[in-house]
Amino acid sequence: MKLGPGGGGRLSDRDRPKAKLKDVSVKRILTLFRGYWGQLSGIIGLALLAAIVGLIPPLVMKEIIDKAIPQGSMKLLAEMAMLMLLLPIVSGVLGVWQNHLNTKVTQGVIRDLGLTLFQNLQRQSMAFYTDARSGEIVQRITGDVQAVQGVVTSLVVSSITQLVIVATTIGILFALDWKLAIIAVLILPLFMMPVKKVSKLRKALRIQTQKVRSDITSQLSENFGISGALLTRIFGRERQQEADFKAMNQKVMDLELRLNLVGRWFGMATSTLGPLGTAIIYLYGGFSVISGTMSLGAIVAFSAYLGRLYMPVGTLLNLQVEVGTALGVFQRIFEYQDMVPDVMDAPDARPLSQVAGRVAYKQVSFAYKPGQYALRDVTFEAQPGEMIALVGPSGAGKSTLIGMIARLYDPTSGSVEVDGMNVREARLASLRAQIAYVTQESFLFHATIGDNLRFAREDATREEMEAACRQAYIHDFIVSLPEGYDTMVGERGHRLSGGERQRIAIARAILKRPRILILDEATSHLDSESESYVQAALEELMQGRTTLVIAHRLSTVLAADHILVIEAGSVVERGTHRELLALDGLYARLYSTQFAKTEEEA
Ligand SMILES: Nc1ncnc2c1ncn2[C@@H]1O[C@H](COP(=O)(O)OP(=O)(O)OP(=O)(O)O)[C@@H](O)[C@H]1O
Repeated sequence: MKLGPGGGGRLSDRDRPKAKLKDVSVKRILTLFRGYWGQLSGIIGLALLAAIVGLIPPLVMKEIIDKAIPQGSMKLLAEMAMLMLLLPIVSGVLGVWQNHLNTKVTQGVIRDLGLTLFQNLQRQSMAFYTDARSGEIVQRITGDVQAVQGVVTSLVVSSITQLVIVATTIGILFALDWKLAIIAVLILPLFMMPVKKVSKLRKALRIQTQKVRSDITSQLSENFGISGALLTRIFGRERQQEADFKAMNQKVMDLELRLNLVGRWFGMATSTLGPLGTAIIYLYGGFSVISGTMSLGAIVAFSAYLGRLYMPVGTLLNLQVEVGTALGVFQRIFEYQDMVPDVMDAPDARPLSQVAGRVAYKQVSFAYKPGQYALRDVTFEAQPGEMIALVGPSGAGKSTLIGMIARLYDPTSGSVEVDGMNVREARLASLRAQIAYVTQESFLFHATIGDNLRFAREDATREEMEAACRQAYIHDFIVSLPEGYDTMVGERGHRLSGGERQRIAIARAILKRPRILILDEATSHLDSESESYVQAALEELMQGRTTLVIAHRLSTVLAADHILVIEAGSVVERGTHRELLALDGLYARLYSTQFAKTEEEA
């Protein structure tokens, strides 16, 4: 049997093959342009054309000074003036076209990048989500991707355009006067000296800024999520949260100021080098004109070309610094892109078709952290349609245990089987299609009730939805709402009561028509009417389905075919309610403290 990553005795969480924040090469960034080479060629072609057109005006000036004026030719003068007027129009049109192509490529790359991050996040196991802050994820997939947008644009357009301009200008400078051209080019290395240092400093600052931005997004999503907002008000922590928010924003401001200042100093340094070159050229060129080895028109044209040389070189160097700075953000993006999920389809995974629902745990052990076992050697079997109730003290490992059927986590050792097939050999999607999971805190999306129900099955008809809701004893309530199934449930479903939310979640599970059901009974006490509705809905849901339930109610343990008593990750007792009471062990104690109480309340 081949196992996917996370298989074969792997520990599930901290040692999972997380991509490290490692150095990113420009080559890797360029791979993002795969699929855009055709459009990039178009951009290069247009840049070449624009560069050639841009080379003409100084030559026109030379013609005017050296020929038209001395010869007194009005015709040549008029022709040259007309050319001077037309050339910028041609350049402008080429520029618009190039810009359009460039935006297309940039936005395409950004769209693709966001999508690959999204897809990889969807593949991650629950271990990733219990570790990560949701704000951090949001920041990377939106903020970071947006932050590199400018760089992608410059990387494509500026680098190509400026390189073409520099190359053609150097060529024409050599054609005009090779000695002057050598002087002009020799100054270039001076521009390049500080680039590496500045890039490195700005990259470090950029990484810090994006990190603080992630913290801000995380704080916002926690503070203004329903549960966080409630907690803040109850504990009166508004001022503290405001202070934290202010401090983080101040930090971003300070970092951005430093980033900008470093960039500006560098920009200033490169802009002073241009005039230096021009001064030297005028000195030497002027001397050549005086000594009669060069025409006046040639030196005017030459100095005009110098601007065309130094400006793009400055832009290219600034671009290099910008790309260097953005490498920090790319590192964060690629870190998410490279994450290998610890639960995924094995290469030879097979689809699990309609199952009877036999579930077997065979010597299952699991550790979230190396050496710290949350489950040890758990073995049991549930026949199709049976109900297994799990009871045990808080932190005993019940949630960990039930999460393994749907491969929310993979066992560190041992195996979980459905109808005799190790769940690791089954295709994840086909496995999960057989299972429904109703948790204590039923989560609903901020959408209509209908949309939330269709989350279980996109193609569910109105009749099927209504039938599921009738079975879950919630249909009458839904139709009593002014907008019925089109009612928005509010963030996390908070516009509904706990019991209503739960019954919608149960209807959603019914709609999925699972063979296997995982239930975590709510400990929170609903009022008795609501509770009895939820109980009745659950009974409907469990009908004929293999059920693993974390039990908190007496009615559940009484109805269970087997009860597993879990303590510190091990099954310490097993049997029916009567058998376990007779043992007079942990179950008997739990019964008197927990289940007997629910009986009194009922
Ligand atoms: N993501 C996690 N990372 C590390 N340890 C975890 C994680 N989730 C749970 N644990 C630990 O594993 C043990 C078992 O937790 P589990 O949630 O399975 O217990 P439980 O029996 O369901 O508890 P409760 O009834 O209180 O929900 C606990 O000691 C818990 O602290």
